[in-house]
Amino acid sequence: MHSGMCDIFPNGFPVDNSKKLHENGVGISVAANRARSSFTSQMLTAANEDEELIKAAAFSLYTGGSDTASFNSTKAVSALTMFFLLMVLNPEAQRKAQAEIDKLTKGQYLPTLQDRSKLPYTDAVMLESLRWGPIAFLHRFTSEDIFEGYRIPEGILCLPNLWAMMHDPEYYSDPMEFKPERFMKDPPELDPRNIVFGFGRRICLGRSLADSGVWLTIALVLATCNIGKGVDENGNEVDPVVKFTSGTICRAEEFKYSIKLRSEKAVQLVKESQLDYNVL
Ligand code: HEM
Repeated sequence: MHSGMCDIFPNGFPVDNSKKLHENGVGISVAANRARSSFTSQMLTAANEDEELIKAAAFSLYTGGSDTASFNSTKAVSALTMFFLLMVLNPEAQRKAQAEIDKLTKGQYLPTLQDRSKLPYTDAVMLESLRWGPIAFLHRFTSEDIFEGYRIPEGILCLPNLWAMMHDPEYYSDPMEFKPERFMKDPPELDPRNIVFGFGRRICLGRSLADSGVWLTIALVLATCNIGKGVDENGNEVDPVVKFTSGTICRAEEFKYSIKLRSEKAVQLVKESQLDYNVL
């Protein structure tokens, strides 16, 4: 039965439209916290496991998912914030993804991860959000290397210019434009997930979770909400500020936006999905 449920979230996927955007690391937070507690209890009951190792692995999962000040979750929250900004800026792409979702669900159920392959444009919106606004600029070297005459010591954290890679006209046509269609061509343009999660042995450990969690959050938000421009004190619509923080994690600076539930049915579906924040 379709009710917004999936394997990771047996009680339904949490979407809280009443929360402020920057407070709302919901998807990744809940996924990672559920994964962490299930992982920890399963590992602790298994025989012959090193308790310190289990604690360290659980810590990694936790910091990867909590929506407090954690480094990894900041990445996932930043990715979602970027998506909201891009939806304010690109209403046509938003409507197109919503039309695709509505065609599949007829507005009668919330999309699930099982629907992902049937929603290629929604998928392309997520890929284009990751490409247009890459958010994590870091790479850890696992061994010493020489690059163009420069020695890079083992263990060093470098800041690769992912923005330049993701806007390279050799790989992306009209790279400054937000064009999900670039991933629906045959052949599609380069999949940004090959780059934005890092490289080599220290590649992002949470990339599968982030990929599923970010996609599902995007699909659920588009299925139920309209994202638009915010208003000023006189009630006039204002264009969002398009500025980004700098550093290893890049995040859109505060911008005005509006989020409205799309219909009474959407309200009902969100309520029925039995949102459960007690897991946090
Ligand atoms: C869209 C969301 C995310 C992006 C773009 C992202 C990106 C990255 C990048 C670029 C790195 C550095 C890789 C390198 O050194 O080359 C990294 C490392 C890491 N990420 Fe993510 N990440 C995301 C979400 C997550 C989530 C949700 C988790 C956990 C649940 C997570 C866990 C980790 C961990 C544990 C590392 C360190 C891996 C190591 O040093 O061996 N990440 N991530």
